[in-house]
Amino acid sequence: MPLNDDELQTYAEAHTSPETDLLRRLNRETHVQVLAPRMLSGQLQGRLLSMISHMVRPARVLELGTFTGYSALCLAEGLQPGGELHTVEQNPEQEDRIRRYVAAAGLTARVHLHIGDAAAVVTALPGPAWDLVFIDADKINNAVYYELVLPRVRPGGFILIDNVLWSGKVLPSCLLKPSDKDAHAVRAFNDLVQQDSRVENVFLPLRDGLLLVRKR
Ligand SMILES: C[S@@+](CC[C@H](N)C(=O)[O-])C[C@H]1O[C@@H](n2cnc3c(N)ncnc32)[C@H](O)[C@@H]1O
Repeated sequence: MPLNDDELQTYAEAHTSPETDLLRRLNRETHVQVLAPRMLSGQLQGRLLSMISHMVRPARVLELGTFTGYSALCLAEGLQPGGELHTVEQNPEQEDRIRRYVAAAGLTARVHLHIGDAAAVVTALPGPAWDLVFIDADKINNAVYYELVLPRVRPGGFILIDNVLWSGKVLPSCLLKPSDKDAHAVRAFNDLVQQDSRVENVFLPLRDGLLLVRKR
């Protein structure tokens, strides 16, 4: 019997822990009030980010691309006592909403929001190595962020990269127009990681594709 993608997604969500009330509220508010709400990770990927964070028990998490703060709150769930998460968003229109939800989660002292360009902020951020990094900003710069961040990830630490399927456009059967620069960049980035002897990687075809990378 052929699998129906929508039915599969619904079944997976129905057998995954529900969002907290706060995350459900943020998810709903984002869908009602914000442009392009499908950028938000959502229940299934959000619970996976939380699960990974609980497995890693990070002291230092970095996120590039906060949007409305949904994935930041999920990644913060597994922080060690005293641990902190830094998240970077270039769109100042999101600042108030992010800060409001971080406060509602009781995380103001541990989640640090930086409004600015991801590459500039990461370059300027001091501090010890990252345990866990989530790259989810402008996809055309995935390789730039990866190369900036990898030297500052601790050996054995993790980088997660979102949207590596790019709606299936990375697949060899998909003929890309030369003008589809994002799709070409995501394809090239996936190939770069696959050939990178500094890391181990697993490509999860979950949602729009999540690439898990472990620094050797
Ligand atoms: C896919 S959304 C992030 C979704 C969020 N991580 C989540 O899962 O709910 C990408 C975000 O990256 C931000 N962004 C794009 N380019 C950026 C840059 N150069 N520096 C920082 N943020 C950027 C966008 O404004 C957008 O809010």
